[in-house]
Amino acid sequence: MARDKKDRDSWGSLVDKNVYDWSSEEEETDGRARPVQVLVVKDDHTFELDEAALSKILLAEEVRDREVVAISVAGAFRKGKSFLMDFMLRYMYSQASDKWLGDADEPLMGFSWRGGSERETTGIQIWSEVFLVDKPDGSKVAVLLMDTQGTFDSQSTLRDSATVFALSTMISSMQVYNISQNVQEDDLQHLQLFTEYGRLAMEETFLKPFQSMIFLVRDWSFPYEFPYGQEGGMKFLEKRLKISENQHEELQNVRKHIHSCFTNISCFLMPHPGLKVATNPHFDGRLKEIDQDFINNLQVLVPWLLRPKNLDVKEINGSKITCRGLLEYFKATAEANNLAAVAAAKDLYNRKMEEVSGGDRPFLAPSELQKRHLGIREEALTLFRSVKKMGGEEFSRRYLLQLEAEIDELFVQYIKHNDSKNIFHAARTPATLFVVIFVMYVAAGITGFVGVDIIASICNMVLGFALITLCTWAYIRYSGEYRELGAVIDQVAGALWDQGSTNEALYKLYSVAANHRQLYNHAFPGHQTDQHPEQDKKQN
Ligand SMILES: Nc1nc2c(ncn2[C@@H]2O[C@H](COP(=O)(O)OP(=O)(O)OP(=O)(O)O)[C@@H](O)[C@H]2O)c(=O)[nH]1
Ligand SMILES: [Mg+2]
Repeated sequence: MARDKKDRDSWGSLVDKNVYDWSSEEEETDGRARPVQVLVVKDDHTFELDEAALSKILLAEEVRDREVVAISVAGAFRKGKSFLMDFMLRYMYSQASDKWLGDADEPLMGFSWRGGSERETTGIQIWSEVFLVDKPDGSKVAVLLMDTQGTFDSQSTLRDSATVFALSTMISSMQVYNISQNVQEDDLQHLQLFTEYGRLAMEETFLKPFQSMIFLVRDWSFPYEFPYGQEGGMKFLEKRLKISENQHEELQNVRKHIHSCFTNISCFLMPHPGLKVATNPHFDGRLKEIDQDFINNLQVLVPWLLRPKNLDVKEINGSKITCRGLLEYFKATAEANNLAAVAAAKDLYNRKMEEVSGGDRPFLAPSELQKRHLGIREEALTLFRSVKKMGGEEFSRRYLLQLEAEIDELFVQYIKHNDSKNIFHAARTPATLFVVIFVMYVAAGITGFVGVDIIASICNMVLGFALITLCTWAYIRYSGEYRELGAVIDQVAGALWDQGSTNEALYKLYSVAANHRQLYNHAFPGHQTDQHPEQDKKQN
């Protein structure tokens, strides 16, 4: 805004500029308020929250503990958002005056706007001055004005557009949805898409997630059907957002979604500002070059949006928040965005691994499973990296590490699941026990025949024990009870099965016994086993 400090002071109700410590030298020398880029868009389509710049605005002494009203304008690019925002600034700077619109010859300044077909605003910009306004109920609130990057410019992906729109909707208490000429079905669909994206990033809440949504229709050309202004707008919007039984389900869903997202929905129909505004490359915003119809309606629209009694304080989950709270919320939103990206990446990993070795897939060779895991893991990590996240690289590294750890944990589960599908794995225990029974039976027969009765009896005892074990194992597998005991039997049988050398088998048996000492103690509380230091050492 190209006004000097003396002017602003005379209007009062402003925050003193000197409290800011602007890093920009230009700013320090001329001391003027200006738009500050708080969400920066980078060339690689990533976003970064400029926490320092945001903190300077929101933590200024006069405003940090004031309840905050955040007003944002969003919508397609090149549709006069920044232009409108500058009129809002004029109003905020001259609240006491009826002549807030200023001189007919005064160029329009503030948020940068211009003619032409290429985009102008990028990311999210906030006006460096936070306005203090007295509400009729005696409270003083801080008003924050936010200008946003237009959606669907040729340099942004759909996700970029959605991120900026969603974030500005989440942060603001009043979102002005700037659309051109009419409310088309695709305008509603985009609103649904962008707010859904925002809802994902927010915690589940039973309250409607967002506050006020104002459909601002520019260049409205049918005043004979619905007159310019708010009343005509409301009637028009009512008709557009009406849900009826015979509507297609898709149309109904969009409307239900929009109703469920916002506490207040309203609409304002604006006339065309005239050809000079729309087509003259030298037009600099002077009122005298703007159609009177447009000016008249501007004089209704801006006070209607910004009149102290109409300023809604930003609420999160039903409680009003201060500038300080809004700063935290901004940061938390960046975090939620990272969490959503972690969830999406994990989801992808799970889905693809299910295809490879899910419940209905056959057993896969462990080496092949490992290979597929590595490929899918990389895919999931790439997805996480490619999702636009606020908070910057350093901030999301924490979430990347968390994602890696969670994926590795999931992989262990997939290995176990895959192993359990190996038919030989499942048959190992009964087969081992059968072999033991058979060997003991033959040994008992031979030793009994040659008259070594003592050995024959021992063999019979082992045979009996193996038989009982087999029956117990079968019962456990059938009933699903005493599963820990089942695991011990499986491990003992596994150790016998796996024996490459007798020593190894014995050692495995030994470690199984050591591992399950606890189970034994639990089953026979009266017989505590001695704690052999050597045993403990091996166990560890
Ligand atoms: N037709 C028409 N043009 C307008 C209106 N308001 C402003 N303009 C013109 O639209 C052009 C773009 O204005 P900006 O305010 O820079 O548009 P923006 O939506 O902020 O554009 P991006 O920042 O690129 O998203 C300028 O030439 C304005 O003069 C309007 O109500 N109708
Ligand atoms: Mg703009």
